[in-house]
Amino acid sequence: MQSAETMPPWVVLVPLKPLQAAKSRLDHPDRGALALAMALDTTAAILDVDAEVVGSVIVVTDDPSAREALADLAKAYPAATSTSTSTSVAVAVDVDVDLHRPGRPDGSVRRVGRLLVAADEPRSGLNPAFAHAAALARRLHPGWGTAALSADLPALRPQELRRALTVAPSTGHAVLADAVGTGTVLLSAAPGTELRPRFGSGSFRAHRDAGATDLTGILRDQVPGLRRDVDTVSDLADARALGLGPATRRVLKADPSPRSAA
Ligand SMILES: Nc1nc2c(ncn2[C@@H]2O[C@H](COP(=O)(O)OP(=O)(O)OP(=O)(O)O)[C@@H](O)[C@H]2O)c(=O)[nH]1
Ligand SMILES: C=C(OP(=O)(O)O)C(=O)O
Repeated sequence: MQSAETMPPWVVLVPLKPLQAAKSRLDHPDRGALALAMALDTTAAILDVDAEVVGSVIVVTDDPSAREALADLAKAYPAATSTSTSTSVAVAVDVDVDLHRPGRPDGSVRRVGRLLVAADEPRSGLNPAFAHAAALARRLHPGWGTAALSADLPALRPQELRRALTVAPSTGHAVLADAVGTGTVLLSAAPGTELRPRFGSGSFRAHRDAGATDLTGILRDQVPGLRRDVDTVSDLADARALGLGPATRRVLKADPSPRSAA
């Protein structure tokens, strides 16, 4: 393991489905609003990690309202201004950058400070979306590692992600299991390593079997918000017990339905 001082920063990758299709297992009248709120809280917690550790965040989504809300959120976070070459991510303004290259369907990428919102390419599901984001990350920051996260971590605390990225190995892959122990909440690929995402049912085992170092034992109880992904109303109640981020809290407060007891 390298110390945070000697490791280059990470690019954190966050995928988000179009909101009308997202969180189909969440039996709640405000499903779409919750999917967006959880994504905003997840992204805010990631951006709250210092730029020496999280140099850049790429959210992959085609959802227009999510793209807008994420860009607005990122305006509250100044770009890194470090003069060190490893963290020279200083793009202080909201710009649309054309990263399209012939033969590379990157689509439009909007950058606001440390956040990039990328189009969902090639529109064939979660793992291809992650692979697309990882390819973009490698082109923009060739010497940095990549870390894949989900957008449904509304109780994530920045210090938990910082801790996880600090113990992630400086070579190869690492995986962290979700609270249940079967899914993946974090997959890291060290600088120069392809991400090779295997998200989906039983992904923790798939990632481990593919050679990823298991961080679950090392981190165990230190990162409860990072491990608490929310798919169901019961998961939401567990996340609420840990402490939800402000956007998710706002949606639940606004909902008069008795099912919002979560
Ligand atoms: N960009 C993108 N993100 C995806 C895609 N499929 C899933 N995701 C995101 O990946 C993360 C985990 O996804 P899932 O648990 O499969 O989907 P979900 O919408 O969260 O929940 P379910 O509909 O209940 O499966 C969430 O952040 C999703 O929004 C996809 O095809 N493209
Ligand atoms: C896609 C995954 O998560 P979930 O279906 O639990 O959201 C996963 O853990 O690989």
